[in-house]
Amino acid sequence: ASDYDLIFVGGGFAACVTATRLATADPKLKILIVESGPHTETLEQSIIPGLFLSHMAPGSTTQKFHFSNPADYLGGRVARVPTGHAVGGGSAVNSMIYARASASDFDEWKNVHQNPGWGASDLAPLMRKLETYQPNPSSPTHGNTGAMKGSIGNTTLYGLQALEVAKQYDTRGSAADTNDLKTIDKWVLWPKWIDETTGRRSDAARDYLYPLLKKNKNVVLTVESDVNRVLFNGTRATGIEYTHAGETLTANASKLVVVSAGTLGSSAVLERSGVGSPTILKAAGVDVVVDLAGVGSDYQDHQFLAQGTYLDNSTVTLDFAHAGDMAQIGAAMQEWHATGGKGILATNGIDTGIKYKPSAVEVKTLSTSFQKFFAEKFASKADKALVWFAASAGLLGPHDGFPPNTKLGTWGAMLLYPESHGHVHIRSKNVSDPLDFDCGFVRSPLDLEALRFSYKRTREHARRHPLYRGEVAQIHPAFPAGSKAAVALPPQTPVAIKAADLVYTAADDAAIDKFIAATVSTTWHSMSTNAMKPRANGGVVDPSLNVYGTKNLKVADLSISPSNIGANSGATAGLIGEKAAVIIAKELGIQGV
Ligand SMILES: Cc1cc2nc3c(=O)[nH]c(=O)nc-3n(C[C@H](O)[C@H](O)[C@H](O)COP(=O)(O)OP(=O)(O)OC[C@H]3O[C@@H](n4cnc5c(N)ncnc54)[C@H](O)[C@@H]3O)c2cc1C
Repeated sequence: ASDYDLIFVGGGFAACVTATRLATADPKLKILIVESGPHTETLEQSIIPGLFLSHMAPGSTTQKFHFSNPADYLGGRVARVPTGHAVGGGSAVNSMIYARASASDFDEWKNVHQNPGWGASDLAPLMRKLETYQPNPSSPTHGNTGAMKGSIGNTTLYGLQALEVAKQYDTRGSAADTNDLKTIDKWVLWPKWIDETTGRRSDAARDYLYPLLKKNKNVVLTVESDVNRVLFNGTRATGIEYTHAGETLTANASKLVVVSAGTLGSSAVLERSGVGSPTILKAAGVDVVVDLAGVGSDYQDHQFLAQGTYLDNSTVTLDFAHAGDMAQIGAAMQEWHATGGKGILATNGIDTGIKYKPSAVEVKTLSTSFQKFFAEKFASKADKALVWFAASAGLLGPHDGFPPNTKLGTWGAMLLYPESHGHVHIRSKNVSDPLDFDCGFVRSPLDLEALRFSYKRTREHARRHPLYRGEVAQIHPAFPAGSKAAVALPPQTPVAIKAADLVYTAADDAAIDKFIAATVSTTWHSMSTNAMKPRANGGVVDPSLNVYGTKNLKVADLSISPSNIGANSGATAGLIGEKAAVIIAKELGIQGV
C-alpha cells in the first residue's frame, strides 16, 4: 500500500477545489485523488462549450448513467440520471449554467439544520473566492480574482429575442443580475461557466487541479480507478481500497479520507464501507462499522420538464452539435479554433432565463392545496422562486426523426424546491452493481401541479417568439381531439404578444400530467444523500463535514446539502469545496487557505 496524508475519493467539482486549495497552501501535503472517470485536460468536449451535449451521447465515458427503479408516478418508467464521471466531475461535462443559490437557502442550512458557519454571510466570501465574474468584476457580491470564470459570453439571436419577448409579455421585467443571492423573478441574460477571453469552458479540473498537478508532485491523481470502500481501524478511517486496470489496490491516509464521489457516488462508498443502515448493509453483505441510517436516505434533485418548438430555418442554433452532425461540428470547431474561441460553439445556447415566482393572481388559479403549500414555503420568502425557466437555441435532447438542419428551440422548467424526494442505496458490495435508486420525481401532486403550471407559462413565451414556426408534437402533450390547446403543428407564425393565453380544460390538464409523467427528468442536480444536519434528524455529517460515528472521515461534495437550493447546483458544489478546504486547513493547522 502507498502512504498519503489525505485521500480524496473522487476527483469531481468539490474535490478539485478542496485538494488544490490545501496543496497550494501546504505543498508538502501528500495527497492522492482517485477518480473513476477519464482525464479531461485535452478532451475537446471539455474545452469547447458548444459540444457539451456530446458527453451525454450513448457510449459516452465521461458521464455515468444511473437508472432509477421503475416508478408508478412516472407511468412505470425508469428515470435516467447521468452524473459527471471524469476529472473535474460534473464541472467538466455539464451545461455550464452559472447559477447561485439564494441567501435564505444557506441561512436554512445554518439555522434550520443547525450548521454554524454555513449561513449566507459566512459563505459569501467563499463564493467570491471561487470565481471571476466577467460581466461585472467590481460587483460587491461577485468575485474578481477567482479561478473559475463566469461570463454572459456569446449569445444567440434566439436567446436575445426571448428576452425581448419576456420583457414585453411579462410585467416582471428584467434585471442585469439574478445571481446576487437575493434577486429573483426578473428575466435575465443567463451567465455561463465560460471564459469570455478564450471562449473555453471553465471548470474545476482546468482551473484548479491540472495547473496544480504541473507544479506539485506530492499530489497524485489516478484516473479510471474505482474506490470500493474506505478502510477502518475500528471507526477511524485509515485509507481506501480501490481497483485500477483490474488490480485491487490499497492506499493509506494518515490524516484524513475525504469522500467526494458526488451525490450518487458518496453514499454508496459509505455504505460499501460499512457506514449506513444495518438493514441495508446486511442485505448487501456488508459488515456494519457505524450504524448511520441517514446515509442515502434522502435524494433530492431539480425536476425538469422540456417542450420543443420549430424555429425559422434562417437562425443559428446548436442543433447540429446536439444532433452529432460531424461535418458541421468539424467546420464550427475550425471556426472556434481559428477565431480564438468565438462563433456558435463559444456558447451553450442557453441565454435567457428567470427564477420564477408565481404572482398572487397566478397562484389563485392553482389548487387550494397548492395555494396552502405556496403560502407556507414561498410567499413570505422574498428570495425564493418556485421554478427556473430557460430558453435554449437548440433542442436539448435526441434529434432522431428530424430532417437534417431542422432548427429547434427548447423551453425548460426546473422545480427549485420539489416536495418529491427519493433515496439511493447499494444492493451489493460490488462497485459496478446498479443502485437501489428511487428518484422520487413528481411523486408529490404539488410538483406535478407546479410543472403543469410551468408548461403553460413557458408555452406562452415559446409561441410569441419571432423565430417560432410551430410546436414539436412529440415534445408536447397529446391533447384530446378538438382541444382548444391542441399542439400547433408547423408551419406557424408567432402569436401576437398581446394575444390571449391558451385556455385548458380538465382533460387538457390530464394530458399535460401524462406528458409530465412520461418525460420529466433530472436536471442533473442530485444532492442531499449525506445531509449535513443533526444525526437524530437523519444527518450523516456534522458542520465540519465529519461522518458521524467515525474519525478521520469527511464528506465534501453536494451530497451534504441538507435542503434544496434555488439554482443549478454547480456553483454550490464549488462553494462546498472551498468551505471544506477552510475547515480541513484549520484542523490540520495549515495557514493561508
Ligand atoms: C450533465 C450535467 C449537466 C449539468 N449542468 C449544470 C449546469 O449547467 N450548471 C450547474 O450549475 N450545474 C450543472 N450540473 C451539476 C453540477 O455539475 C454538479 O452539481 C456538480 O458537479 C456536483 O459536484 P460534486 O463535487 O458534488 O460531484 P461531481 O462533480 O459529480 O464529482 C464526483 C466525482 O466522483 C467520481 N466518483 C464517483 N464514484 C467514485 C468511486 N467509487 N471511485 C472514484 N471516483 C468516483 C465521479 O466520477 C465524479 O467525477 C450538471 C451536471 C451534469 C451531470
